[in-house]
Amino acid sequence: MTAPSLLIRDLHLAFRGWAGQVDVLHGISLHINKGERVALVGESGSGKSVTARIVLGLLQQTRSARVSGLVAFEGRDLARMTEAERRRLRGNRMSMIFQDPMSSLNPVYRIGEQFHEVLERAEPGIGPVAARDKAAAALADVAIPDPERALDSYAFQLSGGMNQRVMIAMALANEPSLLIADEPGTALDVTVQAQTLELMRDLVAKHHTSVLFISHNLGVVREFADRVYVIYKGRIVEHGCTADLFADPRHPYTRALLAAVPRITGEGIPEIDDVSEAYFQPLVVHEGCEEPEVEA
Ligand SMILES: Nc1ncnc2c1ncn2[C@@H]1O[C@H](COP(=O)(O)OP(=O)(O)OP(=O)(O)O)[C@@H](O)[C@H]1O
Repeated sequence: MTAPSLLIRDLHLAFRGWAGQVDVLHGISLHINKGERVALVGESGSGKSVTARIVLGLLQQTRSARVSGLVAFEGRDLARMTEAERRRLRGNRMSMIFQDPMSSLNPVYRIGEQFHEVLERAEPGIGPVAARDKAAAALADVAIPDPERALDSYAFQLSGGMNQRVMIAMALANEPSLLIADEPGTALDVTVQAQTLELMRDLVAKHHTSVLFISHNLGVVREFADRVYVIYKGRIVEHGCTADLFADPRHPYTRALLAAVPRITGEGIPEIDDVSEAYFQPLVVHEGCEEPEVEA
């Protein structure tokens, strides 16, 4: 059997500061098979972004963070890799899309120059002509009408939706096997966000890219993901195939999230009351969605 693209088992994270230790992740387990789109959904502060940063190998370098548990990418334990190996994985075999393209696109370089840098990670020494051709093709793939013009532009000269497409094109340019998408398009208006997500879904399906999709928006998750993990205060509380989980949500927290859907705005999930007892309810795993065995 081939190893899952991503396997997380019993992941703990604590931050140490002058005021003591704060436990953020309390033993989360999840997996993504090759070509699967898996969502991690939960409210703000539940531990989604820190999980993404651990998968990218970024928090392991932070002095105040203590990370334990297994994170394996295509069967390889990240903790056993050197920092140089993890860096090679990032932006090459794994890549990330952020909610706000302006925070990851560099304002002082043209899109073409940034593309060249991205492509060099997979193909060191790639020349400017070859890089430009590849970049133009990648932009055409995300339906940017005039790729040559976009390559000569700065991010501020393009619309929010265009920048999001540029970021998707960059994230997929090196054909990563795992894409981490953190609330993509949240900064855009709803119609543009929907178009962007549809485009991303078509592209990852075409390339069999595995996706860890991080979101607080259940409506979007329902459209995008094959399987869903619901995270609440650093614990996975429910896990199932998307259709099963939406048809039969069993954990009180998932129910509360679903009940809140009509009130969800671009601002995220409103405060949910009366779920404190939810914290003590056991994990719900829908049929056929058990975590795989971990080989020693
Ligand atoms: N460097 C850090 N030092 C201390 N605490 C941190 C640090 N980074 C994150 N945290 C805490 O970890 C918890 C989880 O944060 P995280 O950013 O993963 O939440 P999230 O679910 O992604 O929320 P959002 O949807 O708002 O991005 C939060 O309580 C946050 O305050």
